[in-house]
Order: sequence, then C-alpha cells, then structure tokens
Amino acid sequence: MATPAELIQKQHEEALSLLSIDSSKYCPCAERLNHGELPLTTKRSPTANQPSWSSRVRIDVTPLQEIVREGYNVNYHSNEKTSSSNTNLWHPVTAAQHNVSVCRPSHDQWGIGKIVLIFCDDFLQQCYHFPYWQMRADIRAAVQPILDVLGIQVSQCVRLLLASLPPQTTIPLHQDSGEWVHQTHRVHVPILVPSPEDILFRSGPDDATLQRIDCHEGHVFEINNAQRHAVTNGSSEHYRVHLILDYMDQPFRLPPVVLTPGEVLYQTRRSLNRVCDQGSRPTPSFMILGAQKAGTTSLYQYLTQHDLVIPAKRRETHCLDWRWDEKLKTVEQQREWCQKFYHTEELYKHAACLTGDSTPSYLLDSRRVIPRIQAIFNWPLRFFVMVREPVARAESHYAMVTSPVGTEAQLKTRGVEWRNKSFWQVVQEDLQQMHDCGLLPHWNVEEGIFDANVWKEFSGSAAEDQAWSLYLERHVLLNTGSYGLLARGLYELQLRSWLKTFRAGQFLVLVLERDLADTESIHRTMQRAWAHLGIPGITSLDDTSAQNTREYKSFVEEENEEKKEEGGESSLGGTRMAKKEYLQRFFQPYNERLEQLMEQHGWGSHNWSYEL
Ligand SMILES: Nc1ncnc2c1ncn2[C@@H]1O[C@H](COP(=O)(O)OS(=O)(=O)O)[C@@H](OP(=O)(O)O)[C@H]1O
Repeated sequence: MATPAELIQKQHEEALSLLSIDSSKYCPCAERLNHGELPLTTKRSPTANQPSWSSRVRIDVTPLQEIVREGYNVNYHSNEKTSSSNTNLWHPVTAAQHNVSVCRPSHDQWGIGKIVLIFCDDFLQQCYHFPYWQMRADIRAAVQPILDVLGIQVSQCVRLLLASLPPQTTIPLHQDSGEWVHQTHRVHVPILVPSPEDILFRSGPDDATLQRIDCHEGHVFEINNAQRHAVTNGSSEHYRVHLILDYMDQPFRLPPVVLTPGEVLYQTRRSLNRVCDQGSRPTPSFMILGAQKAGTTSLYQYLTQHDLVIPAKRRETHCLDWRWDEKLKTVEQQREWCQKFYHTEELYKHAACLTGDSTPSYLLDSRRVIPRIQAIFNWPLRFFVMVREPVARAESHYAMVTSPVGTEAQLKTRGVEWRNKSFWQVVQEDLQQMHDCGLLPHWNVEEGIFDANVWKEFSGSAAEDQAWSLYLERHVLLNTGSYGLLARGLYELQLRSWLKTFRAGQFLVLVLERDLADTESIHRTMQRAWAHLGIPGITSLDDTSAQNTREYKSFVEEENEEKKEEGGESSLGGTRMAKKEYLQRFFQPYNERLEQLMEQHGWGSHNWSYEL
C-alpha cells in the first residue's frame, strides 16, 4: 500500500535531522561487516540475530561511472525541456527509442531516474534482457567485474538497473513484496554519490533497529529487502546513482527474452507483457461451474486474491444460461456478448493475467451450457467443480431460496416457488419429478428403500442418461433458483455430461469439507488451484474466511421438534426412518459413484461417510 504523502514528509524531515552532524539525533554509519551472502531462507522465515545486510566487497566503479554520468543529475519529470542526446542513457525519450520503457509506479512518482538493463516480472515467469544490456558491450564490460566479485553469472541476474534518486527525496520505510523477493538476493552498488554524508540508507528487521549503511561509491552491499528499508538523499544539488541487482541462487530456468529497441511493454502491478504477446490468452480462462451452495463463492474469492487472476465484472456472469441473448445468431456476436462480462479489452494486452467467473448453476444446466461453451469459448478452459455432502448442500440451498433477506435482485433470482413449502415438501416434489422422468427405478420413494439389483442394471445405462436428460429438460428452469434440491447433489450424474465433452484434465474437483476445512487446507488447495490454471502460486492469502455463510435451522432440528409435539412419531409416511437417514440412503449410491470417479481422475476421496 502506498505510504501517505504526509508520512513521507515526516520521515523525510526525521531523516534530515538524522543526517545533520550537529544534531543530537545524528545517525552514524554502522561498521561495514561482511557476513557473506545472506541465505535466502532468512527472507522467508526470519529468525532473531540474523544480519539484515552484509557489506560484501569494495570495487572500482569508475568504468560504469563514465558511462552513466551524462545527464544523471537532471529532473526529467519537470516541465522544463531537457535536450536529449543518444549518449544520455537516463533521458526517458532516448530510452523509449533505444531501450524499452518500464513503469515502476512509486519510483516514477518520486522522480527516480532509471536505466533498465535486465528485468523480470514479479512471479519470475520471464526474464527480459533490455537493448541497453544486449547491445552495449561497454555496459556489460563495466558490470562484469561486479558480478565477478559476487561470484555470480549473468544467467542468475533477474533484475539489473541503475536508479538515480533526486536531491531532497525520501523513499519511505517499506519492505519489498512479490514472489520474486524471496527467491533473489538484493545487492546495491553506489555508483555516483558525490556526497555520501548526505545519504541516509537504512535497513533492519523493524523500524526501531534500523542501521545506516555506508553509501560510498564502490561499496557493494546486500540487504534483506523482505525487511524494512528506506533511503533519503539529503543533498540539495546531487542525484544519487546506485546499481541495483537482484540475483537467484541458480540460473533463471528459461532463456532470457531479448527485447528490441523501442518495443512496448504492458504492465500490471505484478506482470509484464510484450505487445507482440497481446491476445495470446483468450478470455475467459476458467469457470467455477458449481455445485451451488458448495463453497463456490469462497473458492472464487481465494482465486482472485492472486495478482494474476482478475475478477470478472460480476462473479456470477450467468452469460451462458439466463443472460444468454437468444437474439444473437452468430458465434462472434455471442462471444462478444459473453466477453462483455469480463475485462476483456484490458486483458487482451496482459497475456500473463487471466480471468474467469463462478456461475454455480452451470454444472446442472449442462444441456444449455455445454454446447454454448463449445461454440464460443473453443479453447481449453479450466473448470472447477466444488462438491459438498449432498444433504448439507440441500439444506443450505433451501435456506437461501426461502430466506426473505437479500437484495431485490437476489430475491427475484431465488424465485418464490418454495416460499410456503417446508424443506420436506420440496424434497418430495423433487423426488416425484425424478421418479416421473424414470430416474429412480431403484428407489421406493414412499418407503425410502433402495433396490440394489435394479440399481446394478440401471446405473450408468443409456436409460439412466435418457431419464437424466428428460429431468434436465423439464425441471432445470431459467427464471428461478427454486429447483433441483436433490438433483444438484447428484454430482457424478452432473459431471458425466461434462466429462463426455471435455478432457478430464480440464477439471479440478474439490470437496468443501476436505479442501476448505481450515486455513492450512485452503492454502494447500489454492496451490493446486493455481497450478490448475497454469500460474505460479502465491505464498500468502490475505483472507481465508468462509464466504456466503448463513445461519438457519436444520430440518433435523425441526423434525425433532415435530416428533416431540407428535409424541415421538416420525412424520415420514409409514416408516420410522428419520428424514436425514432417508436422504442419506437416497444419496449413498450416487456418492459411491462419485467416489469412484474422483479416484479415477486423481481428485481424491470425498470421505462422506453415513452410518446407515
Ligand atoms: N471455507 C468454508 N468452510 C465451510 N463452509 C464454507 C466455506 N466457504 C463457504 N462455505 C459454505 O458454502 C455455502 C455457500 O456456498 P456458495 O458460495 O457456493 O453458494 S452460492 O451457490 O454461490 O450461493 C455456505 O453454506 P451455508 O452457510 O450452509 O449456507 C457457506 O457457509
């Protein structure tokens, strides 16, 4: 988060007083202690008494000074016109023509000049070699001795740039963030520092224990940039130039991307994309298909905490079911319509970023949605399917649809069909509908008795597929959310149509109770989710709270109350079986089929066990 201007001003004034040798607060430089290379492990898990900086070596920087001296002491951000020459590497106009412009938002805002030689995106997906590095043998020759004394190769360097800090400027206390920070060593080499006594460069584990680092030219030092650091240039006339280098313990895993002079890079906070890569990732990239009430909102919220995952304009686009525009006849028009629900134009430029939505009604509505996806999103989308123990899912569904609390739009989409019906009435209605479609030859709806022999014949048969199609056709509606109380819990049946059309590898099936059980499992799950999207994971999630939760009375509680009133009699017609047990018996064979499917595709086990 950006530091507010008043705080920067306050820190600047404090720094000036620490620089003033006459002041009682004067801050002397710490002794130059060489602790060698700081181990990267200390960046991820800092322990007490580890040095936060190390004075690595001294080196003659005269050759580099010669190259970068021209024009370093100039404010290119003021309105004043400055002349540009091809030899002035700092001039932004020259750099845009002969090198490649890069935005570094806060640095630019502070007026810091830059000569970028090597740069990577924040997720270390690519390492870019800039024209000034590629084409200027003199620069490479001047930098090489620095790499040599550090004992590293160019292939290990992922960022290499020169930065000129204007006079009377403070970069406030901060620590660097982004996945690259923990995988790289940060080295500073003061190159042009006319008055080192005016530079207050401090680093430390916390704001109270910062140490001032000596910034004389040629002092090569490493800092732990995952810890706090700040710098003030207290001079009123001189810019201060440092070479800043980030290198890995091993060579970067890919060959560098060599940029051509003047080409354009599109940047987001964490990504870098070349203009020639625009449009290489079509929108959208993923869909959370369902199941409804199985934790899809949480999954979407966690997914979009990744800086490369850009939320859709609305989480549930519904562009393939009830917002589908029947009037649009060509595939191009339909695609254009659906892509309006995402930040498609922006994403076109940023191929490293991706987007998707979560419309949990799609899983059940495969009849409408699959052919539309095939027609308009004809690239290998990634799908997420969340499942939840089906009785709990049904209760949550009923509680949502019958809740009078919600916005006008929410109340409208939930529908009114279940408003005056009990949970059990809705259960019975859905059972009847399934039965009438020929879906339950194995199930005695009245008694709750399962016929294993009939199931053996029927399960997975063409007759079951036909009955399921009929059910979808008759009972999956567009103008209401009040349908499919039990059908939405028949996960294997729902997945069957999807797996007939798309590759199993396009799906990741997650189990609410298993995969979002606690913070630790959420972190583990999200690493799998990001890998499924083909993007590098992030180490921390800011918010792992459960989303879209609701308090409601369970039907089991209601049943117990009813029983008490009726003197211990179960209300379930003719039998003494409790309603929960009835539902568990109903779902059990479907759950077993899901279990087999999940094991077959490496999605693990759902572990819903009923004591029947
Ligand atoms: N992390 C975690 N742990 C446990 N339970 C969780 C979690 N995240 C979401 N949930 C529960 O999932 C229910 C909401 O699911 P959805 O977001 O898919 O609902 S919706 O279809 O988008 O309306 C809703 O269930 P109910 O509270 O029973 O209604 C949420 O409480």
